[in-house]
Amino acid sequence: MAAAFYYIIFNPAAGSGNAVDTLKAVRKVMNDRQIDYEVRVSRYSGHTVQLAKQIGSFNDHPGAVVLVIGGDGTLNQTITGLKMTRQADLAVGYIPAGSGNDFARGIGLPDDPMKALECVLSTETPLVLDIGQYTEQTHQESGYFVNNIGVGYDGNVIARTSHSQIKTFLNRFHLGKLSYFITGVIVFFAQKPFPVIVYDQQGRMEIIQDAFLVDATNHPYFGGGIRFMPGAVPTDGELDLVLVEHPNWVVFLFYLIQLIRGKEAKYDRIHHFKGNHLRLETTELEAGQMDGEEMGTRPFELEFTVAKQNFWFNLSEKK
Ligand SMILES: Nc1ncnc2c1ncn2[C@@H]1O[C@H](COP(=O)(O)OP(=O)(O)OP(=O)(O)O)[C@@H](O)[C@H]1O
Repeated sequence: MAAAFYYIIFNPAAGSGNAVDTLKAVRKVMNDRQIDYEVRVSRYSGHTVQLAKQIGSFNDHPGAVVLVIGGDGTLNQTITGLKMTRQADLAVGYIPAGSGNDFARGIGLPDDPMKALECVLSTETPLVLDIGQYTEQTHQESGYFVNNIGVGYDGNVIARTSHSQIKTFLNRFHLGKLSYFITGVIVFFAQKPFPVIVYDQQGRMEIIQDAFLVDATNHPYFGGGIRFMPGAVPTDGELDLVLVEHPNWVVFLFYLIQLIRGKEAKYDRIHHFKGNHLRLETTELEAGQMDGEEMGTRPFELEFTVAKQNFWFNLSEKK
């Protein structure tokens, strides 16, 4: 049965402001088709969690769907907010309007907002997909992620870009993504190796002394379109944990370029763990990121499990 009502959660800051045009186009289609909806606008960073909590606490429309228009961070915050409420099973539709849009890419939802909208509007039953669930002991945090949680290189890229004046400047020209690339190159050469302890599904411990990055991921994509972990599938009930050792620059650069070009590439300083219960610890201060949002700097003690999420899009309706 088609959704009876849509709560649209909209982040005007997503995609360096480009999401505004997406909302206009979505509203036009929904008005033309006389679909019932209301728009809730995220007014500040982190507001989306509150909006989703309000919807999950007070929704009284049977068959309602929460439709997110924004980037991966907005989707993350919406799910996080909903999961705190009595209606945690409300289905979530998604129109990618961010700068990276790795979740859409990772599950095969079209990047084109209007095509994604058709996938949402043609849905009759929820699609259940894996998302990651984590607890972090050092700061006593817990939550969910749709793409990945990373510590090390990617954490530092997100931290530096979020506070960089280059990003503020480039955002004026809707070129926010370029700022990640520039910081990515700078941090690439600045990232120091750090020790990581990983516990696999069976609780076996592996110590890697000179990590460059370590990421728990729900699907293959990372960093706005890099197919980093081809074997990660958001339907297998497992997460993939990837650890890259501090690299030999020349070989690693070649490997990265191949990945960015969408080619299959092998690199022998990568460790791969898979399971529905994984743990990692860093003994030194490192930066972390979750779905492209800063987690801050700390020694991390992360535990990962898999949760299920009701989504509202029909992935066979892509054309
Ligand atoms: N009104 C607002 N003003 C400024 N920032 C906001 C506002 N509402 C939400 N935010 C913040 O915007 C940030 C970016 O959101 P989001 O990740 O959805 O977009 P993006 O970074 O362009 O996309 P992606 O993660 O796919 O690259 C989030 O940290 C969110 O908390």
